[in-house]
Amino acid sequence: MHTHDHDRLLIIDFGSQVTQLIARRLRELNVYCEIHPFNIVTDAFLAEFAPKAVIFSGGPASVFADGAPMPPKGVFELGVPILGICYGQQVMMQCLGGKVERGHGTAEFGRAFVTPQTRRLALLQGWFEADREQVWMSHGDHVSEIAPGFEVYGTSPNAPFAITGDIERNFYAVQFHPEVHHTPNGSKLYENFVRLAGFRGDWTMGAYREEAIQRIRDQVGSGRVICALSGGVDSSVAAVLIHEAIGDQLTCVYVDHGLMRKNESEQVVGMFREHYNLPLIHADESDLFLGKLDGVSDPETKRKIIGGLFIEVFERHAREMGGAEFLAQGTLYPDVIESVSFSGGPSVTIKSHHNVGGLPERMNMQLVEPLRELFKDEVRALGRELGLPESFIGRHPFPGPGLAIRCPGEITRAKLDILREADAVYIDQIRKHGLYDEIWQAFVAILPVRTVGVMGDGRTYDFACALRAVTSVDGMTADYYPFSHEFLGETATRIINEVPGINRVTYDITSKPPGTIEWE
Ligand SMILES: Nc1ncnc2c1ncn2[C@@H]1O[C@H](COP(=O)(O)OP(=O)(O)OP(=O)(O)O)[C@@H](O)[C@H]1O
Ligand SMILES: O=c1[nH]c(=O)c2[nH+]cn([C@@H]3O[C@H](COP(=O)(O)O)[C@@H](O)[C@H]3O)c2[nH]1
Ligand SMILES: NC(=O)CC[C@H](N)C(=O)O
Ligand SMILES: [Mg+2]
Repeated sequence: MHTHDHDRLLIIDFGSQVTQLIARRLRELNVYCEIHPFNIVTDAFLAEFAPKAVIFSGGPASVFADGAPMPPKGVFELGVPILGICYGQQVMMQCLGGKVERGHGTAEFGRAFVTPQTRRLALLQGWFEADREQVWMSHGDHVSEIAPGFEVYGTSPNAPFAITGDIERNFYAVQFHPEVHHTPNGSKLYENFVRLAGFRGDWTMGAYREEAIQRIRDQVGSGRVICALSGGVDSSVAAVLIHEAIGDQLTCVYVDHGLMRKNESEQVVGMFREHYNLPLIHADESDLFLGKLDGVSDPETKRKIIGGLFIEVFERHAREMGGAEFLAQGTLYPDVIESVSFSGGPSVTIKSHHNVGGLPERMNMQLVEPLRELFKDEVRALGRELGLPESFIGRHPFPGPGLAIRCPGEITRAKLDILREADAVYIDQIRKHGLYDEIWQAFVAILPVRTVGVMGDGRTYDFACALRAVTSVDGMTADYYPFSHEFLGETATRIINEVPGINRVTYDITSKPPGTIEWE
């Protein structure tokens, strides 16, 4: 379980779509927390985890349905503060002797307003400065009778017990979701809760860095570690942290598959060799990858070929350097969270996102994953703490298969060259207009169509390209970025003027879902 002795908060997941946001809000308050699904949280688990406070998430079930998810009974005997949210409120009331019902006029979806009762609650410090507070609701059932010991501190039109609390036991339960953006004062509520629970706010990146370094040393001893380094935020931060811990026992392998962006290899390899003096193998494998991809147009086949070659290349270089006992990976907390799934079956594979996942088994190595407790923005904070240049920390995510999936259909070297140039102009435009940090990801895709144009009174017959730019919090959903027409016009003109091979520029305004961020 946990590997350090910070104050710990346990979030019991009942399957809400927004459970991860609870963790985000708490981490922002320098509180260490973990999410675990209700079905693995037993009394024994609680004893080992020893939380200083517990939060019950929302969830899609109804507490009065057969087999409704329940917390372990012992959680109420721990003597620590508990906060229940939505389903979490309902299940807390049911367990402690209250009642939950579904009936006419008990649903609320979306924005609602809570008005206070006359009694004051420390949990609500800073709330109700106006006479009502905006919250976000998403429930069909509601508490119809509160459990003994509880009082009501706020009501909304369809939730008479929107805010309830038992001050004696420090149990609180709310019907709305304070973790979402649409509850503007929601963070305040979490802040009050962790203050009441006595958290010291001891989860800082400075402390994390020291502890992570010690843990890496303890795990690795005098062994050798190799790390696949893409120059992306995750693998870069992992590499620098591990290098700080064990120095030259770490070797990084950067694979140039011929599908990187303009000047990317020079930038990544240069930065790591110059600033960190870190043992780094620059594997130029573009002939191998592009050769095997020749004539391939199916997106999943491309991914499989690239994934297989990554492993092959990596194994070869590892053998050449005499092998290693450990493999470092930039696994993050969202990859680790085992969330409750109510879908009841295997979900559909939209895309098989590649990582070097097949490696540890094939090469019989142990994993070193120093970022597995962190969210992406915490990884960035750690990168800053480690002194990585801002130009690396702020980089947009870049997929493992690189430009292969931004070149729908068959890949040719000529198309890749055009794509690299167009992408460089586009990103330059975005930076010049100061928009880079507002955007989650931006890139050009070169389309497998040629169109007719007229330039300098002559006919052209060149490729069309699509610009893509999206905002997102986690890549799971996304909106297209609302550039001004002026920006788009100027960018199209520059690309057509500066990039031979392209004579038409379009802007992709599809959100995700129904689209995806990449074109393949
Ligand atoms: N060109 C590459 N050379 C070596 N390793 C790579 C390369 N591309 C991807 N990888 C490995 O695959 C992992 C997954 O890639 P992914 O793009 O998800 O993460 P990242 O590149 O570290 O960060 P980011 O999400 O910011 O791009 C990387 O962490 C890295 O270990
Ligand atoms: O390492 C990766 N290997 C892949 O095969 C892959 N496909 C998409 N992505 C990245 O994942 C995020 C979501 O992308 P999609 O909306 O296109 O699925 C976006 O950030 C994409 O860039 C990949 N990353
Ligand atoms: N968002 C939730 O937690 C919903 C709880 C419960 N299923 C309801 O509809 O009231
Ligand atoms: Mg990447």
